[in-house]
Amino acid sequence: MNCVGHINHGLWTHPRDQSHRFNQLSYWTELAQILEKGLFDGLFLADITGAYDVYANNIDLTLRESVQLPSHDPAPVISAMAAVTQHLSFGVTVNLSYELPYQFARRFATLDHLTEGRLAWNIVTGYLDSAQKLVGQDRLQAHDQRYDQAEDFLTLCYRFWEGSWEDDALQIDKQARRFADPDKVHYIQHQGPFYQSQGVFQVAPSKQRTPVLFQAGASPRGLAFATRHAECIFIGGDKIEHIQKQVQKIRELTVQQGRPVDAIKIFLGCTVVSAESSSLARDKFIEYQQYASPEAGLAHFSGSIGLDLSQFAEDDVIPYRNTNSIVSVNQKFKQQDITLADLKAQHPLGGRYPVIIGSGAEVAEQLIDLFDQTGIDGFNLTRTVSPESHLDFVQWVIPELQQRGRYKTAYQDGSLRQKLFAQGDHLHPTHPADQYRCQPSAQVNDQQQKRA
Ligand SMILES: Cc1cc2nc3c(=O)[nH]c(=O)nc-3n(C[C@H](O)[C@H](O)[C@H](O)COP(=O)(O)O)c2cc1C
Repeated sequence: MNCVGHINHGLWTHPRDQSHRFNQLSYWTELAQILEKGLFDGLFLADITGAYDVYANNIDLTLRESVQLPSHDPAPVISAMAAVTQHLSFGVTVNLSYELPYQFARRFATLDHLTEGRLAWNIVTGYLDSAQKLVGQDRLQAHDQRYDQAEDFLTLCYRFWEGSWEDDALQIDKQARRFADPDKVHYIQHQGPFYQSQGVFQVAPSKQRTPVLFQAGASPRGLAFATRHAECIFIGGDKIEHIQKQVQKIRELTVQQGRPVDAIKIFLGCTVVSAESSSLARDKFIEYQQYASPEAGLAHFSGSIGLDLSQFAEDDVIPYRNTNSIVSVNQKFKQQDITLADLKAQHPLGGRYPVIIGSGAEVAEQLIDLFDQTGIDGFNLTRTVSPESHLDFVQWVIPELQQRGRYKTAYQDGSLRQKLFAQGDHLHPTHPADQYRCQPSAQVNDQQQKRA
């Protein structure tokens, strides 16, 4: 995230942490270069609209510990990072609930041009009442309705990205004085339940047209949405059986949506603390713990589930409440008895992702084991002390993965989609966007409309 404290809260106080420099381009360009040196596929930038004001019903702790506040727009830092890298891709989160599809589609098409096809969009719909108030609305839309709106938003984006310009519409022929061929640029028409639009998209096709689509919905409605639209899904979880089940469910739903079983890459969130040896890694973890703030983690968690956790004593079992926030995270309070103390213990570094600690070889073995046992496609690593945790991963873990033949030794050429799926730059024909691709046969109608 373009902020100080993202997942692992409190670590900004560590003397070696640099995340307070998040408002400087050099912080991002240095980070991008570290990741490209480590042959990372991409840098994922989460984002929220709003502030975590649920814990204690205020933003005091959120501000003191910089729990995603302040946080800046993630999109503007992409161009700078793209300029100093060649292969690293960028996953950017945008909450569509507060965007106009046209403006958003234009901004992302522009970024896909500038990165030469190294862009992904993490599609989110929001979960904070504070965001609604900031944009001048009373309260958050009902959970499932947010996904209905997202369906309509995406359909319209597909029309813009896939349906307005034919592949060879841009001619850039100076001699013939013909920049674009008017017969190959089409008006789109959209009359949806939430959005209407008609006209020509202002951006000619970028390398990928539609950026690679990420999603993290985990509720029944969220999963239906994710398996219909996403090409990559983030999941969480620390128990092998739980992760296996989630992977299986995603694969089944993907097939039910008429897509190939492997149409979606699944990435598991995890945190890694590594060092030259096992004991040095453990020492580092203990050292990090002295700076971490599990309580700030709870302030974040309160916002995610829409429940003020400050009202409970250490031994209180957290009750399940049907809130309008993240349904899938809330479910765990229905399924098990979890006390506040349990929850704090699940935030050893101020965040709730499972932590893998060890030498490069030990971490590599654990990651390979998780990968092989669960059927996931990769990992989404959260940062701890920044950029030290990335540097450690590149120095200690990646060579061990490479030695075991489980990590690339060079980048492939091409767009992010090509790198991930090796099936070209554009969305696969089984993706629902396919129906919105422009047909050259539409030309006649189109010409009539343009003249009207
Ligand atoms: C791994 C992961 C990453 C997420 N990243 C973001 C994010 O960056 N911004 C955001 O507003 N929501 C984020 N969310 C929450 C989603 O926007 C959404 O509210 C949640 O996935 C809804 O899930 P549900 O279908 O279970 O209700 C994330 C969720 C998960 C599980």
